[in-house]
Amino acid sequence: MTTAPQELTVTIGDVSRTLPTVRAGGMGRVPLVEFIGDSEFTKAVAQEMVALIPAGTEVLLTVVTNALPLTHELSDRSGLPYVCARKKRRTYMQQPLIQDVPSMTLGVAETLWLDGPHAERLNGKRVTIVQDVVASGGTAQALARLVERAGGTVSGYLAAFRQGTPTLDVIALQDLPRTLS
Ligand SMILES: O=P(O)(O)OC[C@H]1O[C@H](OP(=O)(O)OP(=O)(O)O)[C@H](O)[C@@H]1O
Ligand SMILES: Nc1ncnc2[nH]cnc12
Repeated sequence: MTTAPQELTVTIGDVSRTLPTVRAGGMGRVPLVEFIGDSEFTKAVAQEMVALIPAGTEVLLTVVTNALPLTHELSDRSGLPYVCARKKRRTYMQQPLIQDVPSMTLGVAETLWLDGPHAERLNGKRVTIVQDVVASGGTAQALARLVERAGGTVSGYLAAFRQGTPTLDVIALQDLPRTLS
């Protein structure tokens, strides 16, 4: 009898991390990617991802929380500006675009909020969607809809990790198993 692995170590550049595992719904144990609080790992991943940004990209688009520090580092290294959608309405938002995310692998149904002035920065631009992990692809699809509604076009989907087999054509540094057991 073989025993399913309970943890997973990933190496990006010269930085390795053993990913903690979490139980998500009825899916068994899922390797959890965390950039929040880990600048060394975030920078190593961003350094490798710069070369994968689709040619012609003019703006990066991401969403809080975990993908934000990664996209910041990617912007810093590529020189491309970035825009970030929120998961909560803020009182200072002006005519935000509001987009539901139907379902997410580790979370519950959510709504994305893109402030009006930030949406304007996507208008007429070729936009690459940047995420930490793409699993079901639900978040990526919601972000793509925001790009279209803002008057931009999607150049591609770029993620540090692709988990399982999302239906979208995602450029990723590494693949993660859907579950560990
Ligand atoms: O492809 P999907 O199934 O949509 O899953 C991917 C999303 O899940 C994670 O968000 P999470 O719920 O962990 O939120 P957080 O980044 O705010 O912690 C991750 O940051 C992606 O945005
Ligand atoms: N493995 C993972 N780590 C972090 N967020 C995720 N969302 C979906 N899968 C995830």
